[in-house]
Amino acid sequence: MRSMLSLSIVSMGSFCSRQQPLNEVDAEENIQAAEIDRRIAQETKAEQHIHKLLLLGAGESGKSTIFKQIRLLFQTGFDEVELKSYASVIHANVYQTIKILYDGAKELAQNDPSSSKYVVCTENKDVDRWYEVDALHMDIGEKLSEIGSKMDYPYLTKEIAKEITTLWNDPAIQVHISMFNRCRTFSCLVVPHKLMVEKYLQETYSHGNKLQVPDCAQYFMENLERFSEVTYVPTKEDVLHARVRTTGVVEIQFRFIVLTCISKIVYCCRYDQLLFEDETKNRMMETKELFEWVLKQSCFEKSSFMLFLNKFDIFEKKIQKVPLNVCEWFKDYQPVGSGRQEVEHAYEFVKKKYEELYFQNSKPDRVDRAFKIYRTTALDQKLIKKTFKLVDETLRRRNLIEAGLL
Ligand SMILES: Nc1nc2c(ncn2[C@@H]2O[C@H](COP(=O)(O)OP(=O)(O)OP(=O)(O)O)[C@@H](O)[C@H]2O)c(=O)[nH]1
Ligand SMILES: [Mg+2]
Repeated sequence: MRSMLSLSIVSMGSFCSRQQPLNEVDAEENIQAAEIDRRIAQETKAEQHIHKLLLLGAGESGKSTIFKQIRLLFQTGFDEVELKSYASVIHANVYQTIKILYDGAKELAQNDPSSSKYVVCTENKDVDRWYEVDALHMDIGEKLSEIGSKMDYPYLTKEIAKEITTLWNDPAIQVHISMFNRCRTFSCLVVPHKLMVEKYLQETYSHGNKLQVPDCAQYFMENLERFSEVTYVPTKEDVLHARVRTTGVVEIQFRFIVLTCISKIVYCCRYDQLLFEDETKNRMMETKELFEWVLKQSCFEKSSFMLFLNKFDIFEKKIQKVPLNVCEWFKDYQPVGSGRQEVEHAYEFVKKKYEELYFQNSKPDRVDRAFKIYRTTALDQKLIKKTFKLVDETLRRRNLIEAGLL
């Protein structure tokens, strides 16, 4: 809003014509100045009722997905034209995903000295070379990998979708995806031998999170047939799963909230994953640093913080497979068991860490700023609706506190 105002000041200056006498110019400038003052007063008054929410977060943490949910929940949603425009994004996501998986499986095979590369897979595949992509699928893989590296992706035809499915079902890829998304259940794996399961478990810890397999890989691969229909129109769910990296700043207004999204804090379940931007950095550590940095900024000194611990759905599955203390920040974590109890215990531990961080980086006299933590799954519309209702209540409460009514 403020930037719009400064733009209008610039354009108003250009109204003055050189031929006009000076007193006329003065009078006109006075009118314009009065108009600007009136607008500033009007906007300041309006702004008092608007809460500005800045959505910050590491890459892929779910900021845009929350934005999409806001559009669906509080605005008019996506019309047919917009839905259709997502078809190419989803097709691109499919190509990018299969390329990451295929190239990753290949790299793994190459990096392992005990492997002779790409041996033809037979019925009795050597379990020590479980990670190799079946040679019969290599041609398909190379072709798809090449498509995946292009900027301009072809329409996903039935034929290509079938090839992708074939490759997806190759044991090497299946094990691979499971390694990179360890939250997946064993039931979706093609595991030909018990030894492979053991190998898989060991390898999981050493290689598991090096590649940037999208969180929605499974969803993309399971819906290929529908995506490749000639008349395919993405559904609301498809749009929520679609992935486009945001650049710059995006702003949305709903009710009395302005939500601004800047790509860089919504934590997510990435305590074992490396950053896309910097593959040597753990994503959770990056989020921690980012949060600390934001807390220290003088411009946010009076700002309240709503921390969304997003991708809770992935977190609760992952916690059953990967101990939280793989992340150096959570080294002192002690698991208590398994199942629901462990999920809650781990979640409370992470929440406490963020609370400590908040208090360590907030001046003791800053009692006027609020800090709330919410667990979210941005894909879950009901949960996001509930979360924003709670955010809404917090903001209203702050209004009353500021007005001295509470
Ligand atoms: N399973 C699961 N997937 C999610 C969740 N939130 C977002 N995603 C998926 O994660 C991917 C990345 O989400 P985005 O919303 O694009 O992430 P972003 O923070 O906007 O990322 P940048 O624009 O790169 O900064 C998308 O494919 C989403 O569908 C969640 O809570 N659970
Ligand atoms: Mg984004």
